[in-house]
Amino acid sequence: MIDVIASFDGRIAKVHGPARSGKTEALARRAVHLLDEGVDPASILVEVTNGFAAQAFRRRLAALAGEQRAQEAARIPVRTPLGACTDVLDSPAARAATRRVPRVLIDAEYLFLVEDMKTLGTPLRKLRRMLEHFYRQMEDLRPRSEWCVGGEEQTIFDYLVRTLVSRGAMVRHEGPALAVEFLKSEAGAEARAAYDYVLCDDFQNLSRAQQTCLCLLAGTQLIVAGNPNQTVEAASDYPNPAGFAQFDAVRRNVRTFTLEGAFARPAITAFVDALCDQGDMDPTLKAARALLPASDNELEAVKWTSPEDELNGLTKYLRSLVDAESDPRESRTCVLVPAKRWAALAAQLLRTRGFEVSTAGALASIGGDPRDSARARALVAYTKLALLADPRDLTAWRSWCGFDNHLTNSDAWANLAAYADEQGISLYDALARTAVAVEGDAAVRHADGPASRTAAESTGAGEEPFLRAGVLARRWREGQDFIAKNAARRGFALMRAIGATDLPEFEAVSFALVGDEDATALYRLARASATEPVWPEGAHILHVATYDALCGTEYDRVLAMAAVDGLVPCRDAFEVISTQDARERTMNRERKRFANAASKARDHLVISFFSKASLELAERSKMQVTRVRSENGERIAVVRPSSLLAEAGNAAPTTNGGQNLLSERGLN
Ligand SMILES: Nc1ncnc2c1ncn2[C@@H]1O[C@H](COP(=O)(O)OP(=O)(O)OP(=O)(O)O)[C@@H](O)[C@H]1O
Repeated sequence: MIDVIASFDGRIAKVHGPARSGKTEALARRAVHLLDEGVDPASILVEVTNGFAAQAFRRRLAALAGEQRAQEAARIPVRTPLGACTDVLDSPAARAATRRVPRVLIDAEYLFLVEDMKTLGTPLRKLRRMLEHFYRQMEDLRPRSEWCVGGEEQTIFDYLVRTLVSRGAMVRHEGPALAVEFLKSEAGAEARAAYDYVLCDDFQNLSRAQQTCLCLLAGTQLIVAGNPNQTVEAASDYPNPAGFAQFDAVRRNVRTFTLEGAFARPAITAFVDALCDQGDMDPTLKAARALLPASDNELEAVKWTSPEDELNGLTKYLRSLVDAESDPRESRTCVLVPAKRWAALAAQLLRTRGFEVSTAGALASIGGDPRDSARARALVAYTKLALLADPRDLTAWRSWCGFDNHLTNSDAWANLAAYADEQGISLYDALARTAVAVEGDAAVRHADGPASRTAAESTGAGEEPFLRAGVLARRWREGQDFIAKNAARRGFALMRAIGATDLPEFEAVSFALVGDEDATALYRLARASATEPVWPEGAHILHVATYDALCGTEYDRVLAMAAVDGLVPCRDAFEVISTQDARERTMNRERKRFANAASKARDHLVISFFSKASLELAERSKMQVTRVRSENGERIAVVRPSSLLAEAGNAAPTTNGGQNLLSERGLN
């Protein structure tokens, strides 16, 4: 079947099948088959869920292509859905038609935007709800006339768009819808069908807008692969699995390929299949047949007393497993964690056990509290770098002007925006003019470009052109001084200058650094690691990952830790204050994430949990507490193993006690 797909020469195809049935393999072989036929690699677009999946796909392509075609295979663009959409929007024609710049805000930059919106007076909860509503409508590709219909909503929406336009930025939910709008317009005629071949993996993970954009990009052939049971919110917060399930029903002449069986071990396959009988899973997408032979101990459940006991014991167990291997490849093992906190703890302990560990994507996102720059060092470094890379980057200036103020100087910034409007000048020129007005000649030397210089000179120093202009003027001058002093720095000196040398958030950047990168190149690296993290290359680096990271990849061994109710599945699946419907929706989502991640274990899957935790930790990390009792004067929460284990019924592994497991291996 996979060979038939590889040589399929029709226009549209859908490939579906259980987890590990070879869907990704089929797409990779199709791509290599096209190279064999002499197709230009640049005319093939491969779309995968996230950066990790892209990395894995490239590796697969390289292996299949062999030495002969390695260079060509490396030229095939492998993009995430958002990446593919922003590529569309980045052409001069698209920039002109949309009047938007596809510079997508990272989460930490987005927080400044929300802070600024608070000045409109809408209570934060309501504001967030409205914004989420907008984003869902955009990702669902609903016409704006249907969902933005006057009143407060309209005011907020208009403010959002106006602000983003003035900063030359975009929120990630806008990209796909804008790309679709452009591709469907006359101006976008040339960009339509820009690739002869478009091969999409895990199509169920894409939002409707992303799905539509990719369809519009295909000229000669479109193949989508996927499985609604494996939906995870890794490509979009609003995946549209129905767009995959009904892909062949809403289009004519779609050739459907159904893959059967799973290249996996029997017990793991049976476990994943059992979850496909639950909730809204599609039971017809069970593997039913494992294509790999059974191996010893392939599926285990291990119970520990407490989180500390689990961390200690599980890492010890893993050490002994790896030490027993003749040719250990630590990068073939993944420690799955439910949240950041566990990633940090696991990584720390694994390191003390002698492992080299990467937590790419699980831990190191740029964030922190901008109201206290000492607690947002990575964001400050990122902002400095963005300013060096592009001294006119208004998003970076906005962040820069907001640090160390309890309201991130939103009021001052709103006054600046009003001043810019009133004067009919850009925000950048308004900032420059403000600085000169307040600080006089000291700022003139920084005002770059004739427009701002003239503007600057025409205003007398010592005046505040608007309320709280002084604070922005000061930040502007400090920023310009920083840029002037560090503009020529490169590589490691640049890392030092922005204060990123010892930051875990810049670990991947340091790893990839050659040494002669200028600010633009370094910024590109930092941005990629913030938006599409990948694993550092290296066979001996152990991966610590969260559930959503596991797309398009596979591991020999997966250890899922802290699999207790409230963490896996998350607390919302149990929350009594929400509706039954909402709980079921969450449970359905969490089951898919869990089943998808479990299916990535080729040879060995360990599901690990504990029975109690300190009440403080349990509450802070949102475990579902069944009972509270007192032990040695401390309040202890009793917790349950993940309900998903019970759901698997007979296919779930028998639980072994952690201490028992260690003593069997002579480890305690
Ligand atoms: N025809 C085949 N022969 C041998 N091994 C295969 C074949 N097809 C796939 N495999 C192997 O089986 C494993 C699972 O394949 P693949 O990742 O393509 O499945 P998938 O359906 O895309 O899985 P997922 O849904 O988890 O992404 C991989 O290790 C792959 O190399």
